[in-house]
Amino acid sequence: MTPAARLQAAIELLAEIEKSAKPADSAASAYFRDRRYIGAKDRRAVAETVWRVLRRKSRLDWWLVHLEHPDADNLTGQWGARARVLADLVFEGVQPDPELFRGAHSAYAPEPAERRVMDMLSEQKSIFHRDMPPHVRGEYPEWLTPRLTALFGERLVDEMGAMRDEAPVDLRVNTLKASREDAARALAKEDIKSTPTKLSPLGLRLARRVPLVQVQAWRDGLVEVQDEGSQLVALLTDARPGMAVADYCAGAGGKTLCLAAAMENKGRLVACDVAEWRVDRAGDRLRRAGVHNVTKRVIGGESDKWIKRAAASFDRVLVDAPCTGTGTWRRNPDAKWQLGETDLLELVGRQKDILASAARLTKPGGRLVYATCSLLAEENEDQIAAFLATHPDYEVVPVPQLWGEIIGGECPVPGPYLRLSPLGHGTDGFFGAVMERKAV
Ligand SMILES: C[S@@+](CC[C@H](N)C(=O)[O-])C[C@H]1O[C@@H](n2cnc3c(N)ncnc32)[C@H](O)[C@@H]1O
Repeated sequence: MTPAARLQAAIELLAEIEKSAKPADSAASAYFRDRRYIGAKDRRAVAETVWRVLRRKSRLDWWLVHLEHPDADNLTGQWGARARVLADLVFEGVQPDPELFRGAHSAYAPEPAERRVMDMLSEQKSIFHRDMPPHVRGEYPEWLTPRLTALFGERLVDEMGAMRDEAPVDLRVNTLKASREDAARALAKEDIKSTPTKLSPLGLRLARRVPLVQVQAWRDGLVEVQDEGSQLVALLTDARPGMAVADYCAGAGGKTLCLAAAMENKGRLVACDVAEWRVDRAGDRLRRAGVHNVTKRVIGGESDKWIKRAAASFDRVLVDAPCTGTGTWRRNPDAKWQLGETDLLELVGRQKDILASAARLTKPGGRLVYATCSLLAEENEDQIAAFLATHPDYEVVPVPQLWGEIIGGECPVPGPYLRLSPLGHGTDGFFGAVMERKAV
C-alpha cells in the first residue's frame, strides 16, 4: 500500500469504529476481513495509526477546536476521522503534503484552511497544552471527572496519564505444566524475553508484543495471556485442590484457567455464564492447558433453577462481574468513548443482582469473591457496602490478611479490598473483595 492508501484505510477504519457498537478490535477484524487484499504489514501499520489516534483523541480534538479547524464543530464520521488522522500525522512529525495524496487519494488531501491548521500544529513542541483540562490531558470522558476526582484526588492526572499508555503483555504461567522459570526458559528458546511480574508469582511480562499463536510455549499450554491484576484476583479466590469452586461469570475462562491450576486439577470447578458463545470459547484454552476438572454451565440468569439446586454447596464462588471496563482502557482505548452514564447505571443494577444470586451458592464457612476491572466506586466499594447491608451472613476478609499466605510478599494495598491501577501497581485497574459466609 502507498502511504496515502494506508492513511485512507486508517480514516475509514476509525469512522467504522465510531459508527459500530462493537469493540474496536472486532470492528477492525471485520474491516480487514472484508479487505483481504490488505497484507499483514499494512494491516499492522493501519491499526497502529488507528490505536494511536484513539489514545490521543481528546488531545487531538482539543487542538482542532483550539486552532479553528474547519470541521471542528462536527468531528464525527469520515471527516472527523480524517481531521484526527491528519493531525496525528503532524504530531508524528510528518507533514500531510499534497504530494502524499496524489491520484486516487486526492480527496483526502488537506484543503488550504486545513493546511493552515496543520502548519500551526507542526509548530507545537508537545501534544499537551497548559490550558487543557484534566479530562483532555488524561483522555477520559468529561462526565467521569467528578467520580475520578473523588477517587484519585491530586493523583488524578497522573493516574489517568498511566491509563493512557499502551499496556504491557502479561502471561500467566500454567503451573499444571511448568514452573515460572521453566516457562521463561521455553520462551527464551524462541527468542522471547520475559521478566517475572512483581506482584503475581505466576506472571511473566514480555519485553515486546509477539503473535502468540506462533509461539510453541503458548501452543503447548505453558502460558496464557492474562494481565497481572487479573491473575491476582483469581489467586485471591484461594481455590485449593479438592474444593468445590464456582466461577460465576466465567466468560471465555481467563480466571477459570488460573483457578483450575491452583486446584491442581482436583475437585469440582463449575464455569458459569449467560453467554454460551463465550463459554464455548473457553474449550480450546482449557484443553491446551491440560485442565480436566471444569464443568461448563450456561445459565439463564438469576432465576436459573441450577442456582437453587446448587445453593450453599461451593467452598469458593468467584463473581467476575460484567462492568464498565474502566480499568482496561490501556488495552481498549475506544471503550471509553462508547461508555455513557446510562451504561454505568445499568451495569450497577446488573452487578447487584448477579452478586446476590451468586451469593446463594456459597457454603457457610466458604468465601465469595467479587471482582471487576473497573475503577469506579459505584461498581466496587459501594456495591459491596450495599451487599453487606442486605446480607448479614457475610463479612469482609481484609485482603492484607490473606496476601502473605496465598500470594506471598508484601501486600501492595492497605485493604480491606484489592484496588489496583496502572500507576500504582503497573497492572490494569482491578477491584477485588473477599467475603466469608459465616458458619452456622
Ligand atoms: C468480566 S467478564 C468475565 C471475564 C472472565 N471471568 C475472564 O477472566 O476471562 C463478565 C462476564 O459476565 C457474564 N455475565 C453477564 N451477565 C451475567 C449473569 N447475569 N450471570 C452470569 N454471568 C453473566 C458475561 O457474559 C461475561 O462473560
